Amino acid sequence: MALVARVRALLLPGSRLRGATLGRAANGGGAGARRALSHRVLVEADPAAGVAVVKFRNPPVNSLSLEMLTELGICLEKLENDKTVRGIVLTADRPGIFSAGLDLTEMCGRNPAHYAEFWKAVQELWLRLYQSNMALGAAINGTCPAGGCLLSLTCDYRILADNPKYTIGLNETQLGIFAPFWFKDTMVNTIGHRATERALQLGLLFTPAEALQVGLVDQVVPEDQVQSTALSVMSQWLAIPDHARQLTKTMMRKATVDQLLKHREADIQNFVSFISRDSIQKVLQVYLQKLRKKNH
Ligand SMILES: CCCCCCCCC/C=C/C(=O)SCCNC(=O)CCNC(=O)[C@H](O)C(C)(C)COP(=O)(O)OP(=O)(O)OC[C@H]1O[C@@H](n2cnc3c(N)ncnc32)[C@H](O)[C@@H]1OP(=O)(O)O
Repeated sequence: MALVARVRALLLPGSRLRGATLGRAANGGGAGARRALSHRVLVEADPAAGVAVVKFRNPPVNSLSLEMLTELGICLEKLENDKTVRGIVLTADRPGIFSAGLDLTEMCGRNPAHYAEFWKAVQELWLRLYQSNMALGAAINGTCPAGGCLLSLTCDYRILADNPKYTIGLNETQLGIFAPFWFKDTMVNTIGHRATERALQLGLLFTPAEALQVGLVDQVVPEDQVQSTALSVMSQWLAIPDHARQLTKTMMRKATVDQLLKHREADIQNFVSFISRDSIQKVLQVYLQKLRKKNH
């Protein structure tokens, strides 16, 4: 079975995301909150508030594997088609790591067809998030490098937990790779050209105080208030009539989206040829081994 079909089948039957009913939330969520489970993504929807909290739970580090990208994309698609949901907050199910970014094992020791499939999935998730009609917020309750940072940058606002261990940024150059143009554009649209150039060339991971100063996040709050703050900020975004907010969002983001749409195939080919280079494979393997050595 194709991956998308397999993941669709995995989404829990009976959830609101698929059909009619969902059980009451065991915890969190307001009155009437409903909870749906899939393997790697947990959704807590509160129809009264018009908000769904989408929680990553892909242990150990919420990396964006092909499965995770696909599952997240399907969850978001279902939420977009759910008339009771107008806003989504992205967060990690367990605090500590928002997302370790793209899954490095998807980019190491595989074949070109796999690299192409993986990169297409990364593009698709970005396109879905960056063009979403929903109001999107990120409740960043953990460390947030590279692809994790990109996820948060697709949102309309970011709330970061005040913990110096929770750094955020596009650190690709530190790995010996680089952020493609649409990662760069997403950051430029958030913090401006000069700050992005510095952040990308140096592969900076910002502490919460630094991230706030440069505008990478909108608010830094105590760790136990990240989700509640993200939800209360969401109510401000949802107080604006949807059509007016959506038209404005499209106006602001269209040029950036169009760039990727125009160069989508070339971007996949560039990724495949770059990541397949022996020198890049070596660099990634050394980086992965270093991460693994810590634990063995
Ligand atoms: C178009 C033009 C061309 C474009 C050119 C190409 C563009 C590519 C763009 C790339 C974007 C990316 O997101 S690249 C990904 C960048 N990500 C990172 O640099 C983060 C790396 N990870 C970390 O720093 C840390 O793991 C961190 C997240 C802080 C958590 O630290 P902890 O101490 O809690 O956990 P660790 O012990 O380190 O990790 C637990 C296990 O998870 C694994 N792990 C950690 N991060 C992982 C990851 N991203 N992918 C896979 N596996 C990972 C470790 O190897 C461990 O494996 P075991 O020991 O076996 O259990």
